[in-house]
Amino acid sequence: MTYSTNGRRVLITGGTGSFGKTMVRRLLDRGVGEVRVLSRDEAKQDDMRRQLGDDRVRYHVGDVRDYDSVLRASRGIDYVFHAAALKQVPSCEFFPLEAVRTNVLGSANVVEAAERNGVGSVVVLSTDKAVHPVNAMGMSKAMMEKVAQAHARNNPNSATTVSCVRYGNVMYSRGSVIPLFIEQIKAGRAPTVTDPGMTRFLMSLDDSVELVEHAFQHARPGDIFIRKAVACTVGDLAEAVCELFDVPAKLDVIGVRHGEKQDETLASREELAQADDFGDFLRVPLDARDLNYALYVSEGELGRGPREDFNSANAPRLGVPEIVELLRTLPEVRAELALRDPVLAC
Ligand SMILES: O=c1ccn([C@@H]2O[C@H](COP(=O)(O)OP(=O)(O)O[C@H]3O[C@H](CO)[C@H](O)[C@H](O)[C@H]3O)[C@@H](O)[C@H]2O)c(=O)[nH]1
Repeated sequence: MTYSTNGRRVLITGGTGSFGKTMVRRLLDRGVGEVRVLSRDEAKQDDMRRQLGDDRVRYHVGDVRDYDSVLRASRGIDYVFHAAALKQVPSCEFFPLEAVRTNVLGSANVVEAAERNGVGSVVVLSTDKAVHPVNAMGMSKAMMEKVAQAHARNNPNSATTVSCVRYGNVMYSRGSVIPLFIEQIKAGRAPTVTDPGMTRFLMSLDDSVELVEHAFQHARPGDIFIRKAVACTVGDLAEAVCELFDVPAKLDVIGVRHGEKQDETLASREELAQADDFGDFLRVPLDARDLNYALYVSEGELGRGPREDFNSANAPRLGVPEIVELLRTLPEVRAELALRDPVLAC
C-alpha cells in the first residue's frame, strides 16, 4: 500500500528534535492537513511555533511514558512518526531504567494508542546500536523493535501498519561528535578522540528523513528498513574537521566511553539472509511464523546467507579527503566556516 500525507493528519513524537523539525517542514511543504508535535519541552515547542508560524502545526506537551497523553495526541491521526527517545549512550548506561521507560514502554504506548485510534501507519525510529546491543540505549531500542514487530505478529488483521527504520549516526545531530570537534577547535583545543580506529556510519539528516519516508511508503507490518550508508574512523573524522578549519591535525586521545562499541552494525548476517534489496535501502521482513515450529519442518530453510553482518568496519569507508567534502555539504558546517573565515567556506 502507498500512502500520501497530503491533507492528512500526522503525529510526530519527539517532534522538536532534529529529525522532527526537518520532517515537519517537509510535511508542510507537501500539503499536510495537520501536524501534531508531541514532546516534553514547552520552551522548544514555543521556539518552533515562532520559527514556523504555521497554524497547521499543533503542539501537545506530553510524554510517551504517559499512555493517556499519547492516546489524546493520536486521536483523529492518520500516520505517526515515532522519534521520541533517550538516545545518549553514556547517560542511558547510568540510568538504564529511564531508557526502558521511554524507549520500550513509551514505544509500546505509542503503538497501543495508534491501534486504539485506528491510525493507518506508525513508523518507529531505531538505531544501529540496537543490533548486537552492548549498551542500555541499544538494548532498549532492540526491545522497542521487538515491541513493534510483536504488534504486527499478534494483530494480523490490524488496520495499523507498524514498521521500523534503523539508521546510524546523523552528522551534526544535537550533542554528537562533529559539533563537539568544531567547538573544541574554535576554543583552540585539540579534538578529543575516544579511539582513532573506532568506526561509525555517516548519514545526513535528509538521508534519515528519506529513510522514514521510504518506510512509510513501502512498509508491510513488522518490516525493518535500513538505509545503506558509508562509514569512517573517528580519527579520520577528527583529522577532516581539523583540515576544514585549517588547524594542525593534533588529536587528544581520551579512551572509550561507557558502553561504546568499536564498530556499529546496521544489519546482522541473519537479517541479511532474509532481506530484500531496494538499492539504497534494505527491507528486513517480519518472521511471521507462529510458535508451532513443527508446521515448518518440512519446508524449513537452512541458514544459508552472507557470512558477515553489514557493519561500519566493512561498509564503504571514506578517507580524510572524502570526509572533508562530505562535511562541506552540511549547512551547519558551512555556517561555521563562514563565521570563521569566509574564504574557508568556499
Ligand atoms: O569526545 C568525543 C566524543 C565522541 N567520540 C567518538 O565519536 C563517535 C560518535 O560519537 P557520538 O557521541 O557523536 O555518537 P554515538 O555513536 O555515541 O551515538 C550517540 O549520538 C548519536 C548522534 O549522532 C545518536 O544520537 C546516538 O543515538 C547516540 O547514542 C564515537 O565513535 C565516539 O567514540 C570521540 O571520538 N570524541
